[in-house]
Amino acid sequence: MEDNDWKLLKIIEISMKNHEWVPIQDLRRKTGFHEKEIVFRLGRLNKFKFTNKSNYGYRLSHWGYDALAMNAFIKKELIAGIGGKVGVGKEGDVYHVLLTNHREAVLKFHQLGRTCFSMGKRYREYLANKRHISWLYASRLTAAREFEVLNMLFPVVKVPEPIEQNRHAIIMGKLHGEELKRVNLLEINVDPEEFFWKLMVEVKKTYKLGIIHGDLSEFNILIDSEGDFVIIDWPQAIEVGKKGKLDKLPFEEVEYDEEFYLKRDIENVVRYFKKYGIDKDIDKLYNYVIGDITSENI
Ligand SMILES: Nc1ncnc2c1ncn2[C@@H]1O[C@H](COP(=O)(O)OP(=O)(O)OP(=O)(O)O)[C@@H](O)[C@H]1O
Ligand SMILES: [Mg+2]
Ligand SMILES: [Mg+2]
Repeated sequence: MEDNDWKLLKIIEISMKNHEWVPIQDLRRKTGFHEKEIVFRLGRLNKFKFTNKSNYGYRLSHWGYDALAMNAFIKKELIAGIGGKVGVGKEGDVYHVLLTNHREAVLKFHQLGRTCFSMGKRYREYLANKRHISWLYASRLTAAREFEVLNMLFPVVKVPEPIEQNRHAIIMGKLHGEELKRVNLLEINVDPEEFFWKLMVEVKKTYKLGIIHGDLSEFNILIDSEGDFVIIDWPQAIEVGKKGKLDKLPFEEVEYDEEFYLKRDIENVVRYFKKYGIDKDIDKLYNYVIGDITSENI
């Protein structure tokens, strides 16, 4: 890829605001390239599968979008290398990356439509003005949202450190661990009761900062062999006191119920701990999280 290939790809990206398929004449005009150069570069972008072609013109592919985000991280001299996928067989596109400062991190590409999520007023207003919203903008917004939530929580709550966001991709700190789902706490000498309360403390701190996870479960808690942990996967997080929720495309606004989501999060955690013989009352835990009551008699 040469600079002019990137330039053309970016112009296709921008033109997708107004087109499903960007006509070749538009691309010629916007790039100022000669007919020959356009044809040559489009041929290359297509060969790399960074674009798709139809009778109506060209459009950016998922791979092209990924490439633009990656290129931005590389241009910023942030990423030194990219490794394999994290968590084999996962739906989510999360990769190991090495940063130029020699730190290991993870890169998460957001794809729209897998989970529902809620967003703030700013996004709703933005979306209201965008009749032809596409996966491109939607996945960018979910990434921006997750990055924003991580920034609100880190480092008070145990979440991955937010490092950078570009388009639909975020780079965040890596925990060398596994999903709680796949770990036996007793094997790593972690006391389940103690760990349960550590999690509840994080849920409470999160709530105090005005956030409810909304998809909390043993799949979104990572724990390492030392018992250190982080809570991940925040794009659908709900802001306490903010009304209205955006669901999947076409982003219809529906009422949501904070109590419902918070209780569901708590319930998911409680359900997981049952196998360790721990049984807790959801209502009492809910009051613990939202109120000032102590954990002593729960
Ligand atoms: N900061 C991190 N450090 C280490 N591994 C991570 C990190 N973030 C994500 N992962 C791994 O990638 C997987 C997917 O991440 P995450 O849950 O954020 O994405 P998702 O696409 O929303 O997935 P899901 O389909 O579960 O909703 C995690 O289950 C975990 O194995
Ligand atoms: Mg997840
Ligand atoms: Mg998720």
